Amino acid sequence: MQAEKEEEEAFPEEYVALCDFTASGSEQLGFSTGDKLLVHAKPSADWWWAELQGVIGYVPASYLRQDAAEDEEDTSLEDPWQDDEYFGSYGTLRLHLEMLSDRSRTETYRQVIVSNSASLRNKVVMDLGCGTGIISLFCAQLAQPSVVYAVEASSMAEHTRQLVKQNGCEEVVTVLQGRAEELELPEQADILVSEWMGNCLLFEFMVESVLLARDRWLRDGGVMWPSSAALTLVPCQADSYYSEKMAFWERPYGLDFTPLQPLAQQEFFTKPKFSHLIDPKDCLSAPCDVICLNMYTVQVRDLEEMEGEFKFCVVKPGVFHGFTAWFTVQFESLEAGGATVELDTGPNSDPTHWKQTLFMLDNPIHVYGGDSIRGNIVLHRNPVWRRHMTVTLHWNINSSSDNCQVGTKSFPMWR
Ligand SMILES: C[S@@+](CC[C@H](N)C(=O)[O-])C[C@H]1O[C@@H](n2cnc3c(N)ncnc32)[C@H](O)[C@@H]1O
Repeated sequence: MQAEKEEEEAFPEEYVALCDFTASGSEQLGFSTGDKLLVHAKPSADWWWAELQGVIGYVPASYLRQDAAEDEEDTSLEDPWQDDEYFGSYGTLRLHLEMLSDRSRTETYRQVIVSNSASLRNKVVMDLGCGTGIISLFCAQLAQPSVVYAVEASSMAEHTRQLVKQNGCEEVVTVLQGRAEELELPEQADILVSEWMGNCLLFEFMVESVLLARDRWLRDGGVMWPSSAALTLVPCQADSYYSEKMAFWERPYGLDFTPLQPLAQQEFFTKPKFSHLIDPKDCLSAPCDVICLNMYTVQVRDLEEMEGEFKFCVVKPGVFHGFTAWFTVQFESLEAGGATVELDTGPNSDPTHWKQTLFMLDNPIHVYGGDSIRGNIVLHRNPVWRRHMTVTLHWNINSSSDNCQVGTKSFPMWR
């Protein structure tokens, strides 16, 4: 009783909006930068129940900061890039083991180097975020660049120097330890190669570092590898995940646990599921590229909000549980008549360590062959936490039975 009373007294709390938010759906509350909101409840870590000028609705928690002077000091001490945590994790072997064990990924980079070895001769290469130096070592051993600047911000760089030496590449590969944004290169690069992709292509936003390095260190007419990238989406069934996390509560041990289902929805379906491996037969239609990046022209400011449209034609009857996303990147060939190399993280290629990302709807919908699912996807970069974003999906199902259903859902990744 006492705890309940204290909680009641704690609300409402005053918060200030850090940036504009456009409501999608009648349950959400839109606001503008600087608006003062009263938060009445925090039913989940990501979505709060708040009031603005007498109107009430759900608001994304990460867009707000507490309106209290003593709190300001605390948050401003935190790094919006979370670099200590980010580079700290790349300073240990766990992630490098995962990446190097991913043969599809690593072999694709090797293939790019091998199939362009003639064009790499005497070229200056910048390998941004070299990690253990694998791409730099491929360049030095399989082609004859004049130099490879292997740039790495984490403490792994110290080991990479040793690996370069151990493999007899120290004449060609120079390891530079530091954040690419803060380093000076002795010269402009002819080729900027990097493995920067995250879940749903953009998560972690290492791509920003690559674009800044492009603008600063790539000579006019220089080459970007990857040269382009695309995010792909498909409406899908996810029967076993749905059963495991939601249908489970229908009758465990012969008891009715359905009152826990709204909680299950919050806990399991609010954020996307990383590391999902979709079976191609669970795709309800052909996939569609929704966002395409040209790595020569995309600007850092474009990353703030990326929007793509889709129109899927359902090819078979099934249960529409959600959308699955993955990405592809392309490496243009520098050889006359050479073929573009592609790294495809989708369900029709060998699995990679990224696997796919599943976005579950709150309620499954029956769909039939010939139905159409149209809509759009918006990737909204978190205005505070620069490695995070919110993915919003709007959809509209037109079925042959004349039913039209619309829906919208936002998924924080992770803040
Ligand atoms: C996805 S890993 C790729 C590692 C390696 N290239 C490979 O293919 O195995 C990205 C690496 O880039 C580094 N990195 C990320 N942003 C960076 C930046 N701004 N400057 C320097 N290194 C960075 C990380 O520490 C990490 O080791």
